[in-house]
Amino acid sequence: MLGTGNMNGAILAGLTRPGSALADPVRVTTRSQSSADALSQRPGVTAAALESNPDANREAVRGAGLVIVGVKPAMVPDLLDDIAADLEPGALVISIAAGLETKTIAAHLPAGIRVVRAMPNTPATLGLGVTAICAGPGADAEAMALAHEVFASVGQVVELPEADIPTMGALTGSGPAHVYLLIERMIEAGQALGLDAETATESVVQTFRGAVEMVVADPDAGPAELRRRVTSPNGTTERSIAVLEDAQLADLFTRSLRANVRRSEELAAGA
Ligand SMILES: NC(=O)C1=CN([C@@H]2O[C@H](COP(=O)(O)OP(=O)(O)OC[C@H]3O[C@@H](n4cnc5c(N)ncnc54)[C@H](OP(=O)(O)O)[C@@H]3O)[C@@H](O)[C@H]2O)C=CC1
Ligand SMILES: O=C(O)[C@@H]1CCC=N1
Repeated sequence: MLGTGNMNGAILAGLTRPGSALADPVRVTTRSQSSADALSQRPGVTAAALESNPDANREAVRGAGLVIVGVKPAMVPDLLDDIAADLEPGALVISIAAGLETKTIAAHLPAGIRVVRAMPNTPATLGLGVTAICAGPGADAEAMALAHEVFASVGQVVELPEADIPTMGALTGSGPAHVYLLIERMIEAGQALGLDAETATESVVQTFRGAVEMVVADPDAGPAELRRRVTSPNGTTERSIAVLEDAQLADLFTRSLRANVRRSEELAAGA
């Protein structure tokens, strides 16, 4: 794993969590030595920092069949140029960078290197992630099966055409941030109506958790029916839902995801 911060770090945490069988040793790199020191505490993980060893990325990929690139999108091309000559022939390179298209990634790699683009999310850390994957240049069935296997060990995997990856970035990659924002705003609203911070926080978090678990436990009902069961005719929920629907929530979410996808397109263009 090259660049092991919030996202690659979450994948690493998911792969090395108690009970998950990580068969192969993992080499990870970071910019700072302090980040590498923290990561090297994990079983089966060897961490190296560019700060202490400028060759860390090149050394990490030597002999590796799978390389997951997790630095910021703008840094990916330079990183790929740096490691290109040291990659194993036929290695699989998975980029998790937002925006960066597989043709751009492949342009910085030698022929014969197999490229997959992935859009994971941070709940991977608990094995509850969703990762969208798409095949890039050279990605044969074996490469896709390997990518599938890695991300399936930290959650669900959806295989999609590359054109859908930016939308998945908005919906699931960024999705946890959208959920946290809703949690934050509901806590603030509870406090505005007089609850103390601790009561509001614990109650809202448990409400999200319980509501999500019910959707998971009863897929036949689905969220609309579960909402109906809470919303008594002429009751209290009807009033609060009416206020929320007045805000054109569906339109708001569509505009929010579109803004996200537009930024992905800018990143693809190197902006
Ligand atoms: N965060 C998320 O939820 C998601 C992120 N992504 C994608 O993941 C990628 C990483 O994002 P995120 O994890 O949030 O970013 P972070 O800033 O948290 O992590 C970046 C990591 O890269 C390291 N780093 C910086 N320069 C180098 C280098 N030259 N060689 C090796 N390592 C280096 C940093 O080291 P140090 O720790 O020392 O600073 C850090 O560990 C991005 O491309 C993003 O688009 C995709 C889906 C979700
Ligand atoms: O905000 C970002 O650019 C990254 C990609 C998806 C989630 N975090």
